[in-house]
Amino acid sequence: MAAPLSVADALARVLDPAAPLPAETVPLAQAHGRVLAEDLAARRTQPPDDVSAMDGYAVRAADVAAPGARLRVIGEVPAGRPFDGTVGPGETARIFTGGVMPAGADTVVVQEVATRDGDTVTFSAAGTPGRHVRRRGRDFATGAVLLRRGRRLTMRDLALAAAMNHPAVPAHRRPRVGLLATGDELVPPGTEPGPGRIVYSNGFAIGALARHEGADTIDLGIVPDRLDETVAAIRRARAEAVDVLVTTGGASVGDYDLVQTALASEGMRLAFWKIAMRPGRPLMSGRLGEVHVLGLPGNPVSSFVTAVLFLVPLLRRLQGRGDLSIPDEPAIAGAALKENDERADFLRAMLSTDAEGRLVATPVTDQDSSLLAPLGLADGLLLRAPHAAPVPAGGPCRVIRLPA
Ligand SMILES: Nc1nc2c(c(=O)[nH]1)N[C@H]1C(S)=C(S)[C@@H](COP(=O)(O)OP(=O)(O)OC[C@H]3O[C@@H](n4cnc5c(N)ncnc54)[C@H](O)[C@@H]3O)O[C@H]1N2
Ligand code: MOO
Repeated sequence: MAAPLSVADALARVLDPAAPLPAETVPLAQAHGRVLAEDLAARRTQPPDDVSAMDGYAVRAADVAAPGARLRVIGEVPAGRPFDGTVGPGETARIFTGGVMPAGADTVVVQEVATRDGDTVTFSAAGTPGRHVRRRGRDFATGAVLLRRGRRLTMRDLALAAAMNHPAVPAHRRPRVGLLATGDELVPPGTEPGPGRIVYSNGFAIGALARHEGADTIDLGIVPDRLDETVAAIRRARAEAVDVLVTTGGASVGDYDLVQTALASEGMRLAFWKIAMRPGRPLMSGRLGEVHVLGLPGNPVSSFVTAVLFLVPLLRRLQGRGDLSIPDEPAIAGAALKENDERADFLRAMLSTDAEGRLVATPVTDQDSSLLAPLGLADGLLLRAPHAAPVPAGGPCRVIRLPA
């Protein structure tokens, strides 16, 4: 039998056919979290002139070289209303924060050291040349590319884009993710499950993860383990024009695991089924026309972990991001780790900081892939490569932080 597919090879097969979705123009107020489809250059210089950083007096530095200088006030410069006169020797203009420095003046003296008497002002302290003046272009100059394509816009980026004079930005369309749960046993939360039935849970975490990653989600509901109903739900997904169809459950080898059969009957080209990881071995992926299909295992932990490792990079690629995977980082094992077998293991772990400030990852005690209570305690995944050697408590390991 061929060796099972590695996580890296499987991820490459998910990502290879995925290209960024087309760009659209998004008003800034809606652009938080959207990914830029083009570089953004400043359309103006900021500040557009030399301006005062303080409320005070615009002076010529030479006039205030020593304490006690007394100058004649020839005008006033509030922000947004430049003064068209020139400050000559022995003269000053009253100026406010953001006011444009008048011609002739090169320094601002703060009003706290000024005593005003009609048209004259006396300064109890000397001024330093250039003090309290923000130079033209100190923030940025016209043409400067400050935000690059592929960047997911932060709230701070929105303020920057606005200051650059962009009312809207070109961003890749948000992926539409259809979520389909399968299983006769599933009932929605809040209902009384009958005998042998359980409450549908995993879609809530996966949907939130997809939206956190910038996607719109479409709930395709829960279908029983029947081929006709599964096929009907797949058709609904296509009618909804989803970019990604995420199924949960029915991915394994049981008599009622019909998802792959249903997808194949609708024309899915299978990329892979089953990979060398734990949890999540029965992961399946393929393409149904333009739709990227991820068939996640039903166990709630398996579905969430595979969504973090495969759905997140797919959604990032579809939005044009360059940083596809949640990065892993070094940590200290909070407990001894035994030698690993041939499957990459993603242990649910609690993260903490030790006395030396190092990140510590302690695996939860019960790693069974059905358990949501330990998953709730875990805020990281401790990565174990295939055949990794044992690590004593306190030894090095690598972790990825789970999104909140
Ligand atoms: N003979 C074998 N049996 C199994 C294998 C195998 O290789 N050979 N793989 C096991 C592994 S590993 C996993 S993971 C599961 C995955 O199976 P399925 O994807 O077919 O999932 P189901 O059987 O439908 O469900 C598994 C488990 O999860 C519960 N479930 C399903 N959907 C949800 C949901 N939306 N919310 C909450 N819980 C859900 C379901 O009730 C089952 O208990 O297969 C193993 N078996
Ligand atoms: O791969 Mo399954 O997810 O180990 O339980």
